[in-house]
Amino acid sequence: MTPELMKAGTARFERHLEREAQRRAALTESGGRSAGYARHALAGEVDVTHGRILYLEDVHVSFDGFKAINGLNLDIAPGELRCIIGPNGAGKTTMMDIITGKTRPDKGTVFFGSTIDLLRHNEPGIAQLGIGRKFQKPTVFEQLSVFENLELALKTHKGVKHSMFFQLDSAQSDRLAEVLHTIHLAGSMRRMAGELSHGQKQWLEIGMLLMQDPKLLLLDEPVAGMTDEETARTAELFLRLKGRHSLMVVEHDMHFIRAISEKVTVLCDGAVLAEGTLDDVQADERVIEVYLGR
Ligand SMILES: Nc1ncnc2c1ncn2[C@@H]1O[C@H](COP(=O)(O)OP(=O)(O)OP(=O)(O)O)[C@@H](O)[C@H]1O
Repeated sequence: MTPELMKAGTARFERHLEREAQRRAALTESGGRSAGYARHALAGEVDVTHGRILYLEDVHVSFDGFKAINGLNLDIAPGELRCIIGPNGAGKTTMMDIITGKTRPDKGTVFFGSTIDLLRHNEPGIAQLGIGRKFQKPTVFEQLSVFENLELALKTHKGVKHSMFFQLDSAQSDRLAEVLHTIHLAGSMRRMAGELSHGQKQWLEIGMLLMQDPKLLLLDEPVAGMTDEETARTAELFLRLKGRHSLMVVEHDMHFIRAISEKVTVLCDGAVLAEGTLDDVQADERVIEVYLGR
């Protein structure tokens, strides 16, 4: 797409925002799509009637005889924000690799909702089902603006092959505006992604995932390298996302975990060592021994 077409897309979007602002101003307080983002929503077509959006049972993976995942059992409720902690080599990344189809387990059950067997799907298929993953390092397109990165994420997800003349429809424009606001970048949509701070790049990448409206988001060390202020804003962001999305967050930053956590799972040697509130697991002798130190 040419720079001219991209600029035209941004200008069109800005006109849409103006029209929406006028329309909203005319609505009563309870109306309007803007009220919808924080609303608890059902997890789309994923069957969560059994109260689980993700379910792992007795999962095993070995690499050259080394048991990286060794009898892992875990489930996540719809809309839950689960924190995963554990020492280096505990199997946290490997667990995410299994959920997203990057690594095949040797044995075990991995279900998305009650009916979708993730082991029958490949990596792109799992992303299409609504499982988004954010790796530690931000991977935004530095030469594109914030707006263009978000627009591109939508196009890629929708499989738009001939993107030259792609135009956001009204619902997509609304979604993009919502996401810009959620990731604290509404005032920066014309800025090149390369000019953003590390924290803002991380938010933009989360925004790119949000454009695909994932039901489950897997986030690997999202606040690594962030300033204290960025970390606090990321905590706010995650608290806003839970409910509409289910989140699994792997982190070592205990202040951040305290700010966002309800339930914490401690992984060690490829299995769950402890699970509970942060206070529960911090008081657990086995967790102190292997992870938190004395
Ligand atoms: N492709 C692979 N081949 C061989 N060994 C691997 C492979 N992937 C992971 N491992 C090993 O499996 C174990 C679990 O690794 P994993 O990266 O999942 O741990 P982690 O909990 O994410 O650690 P960290 O906190 O350091 O990121 C480690 O001992 C690692 O060396």
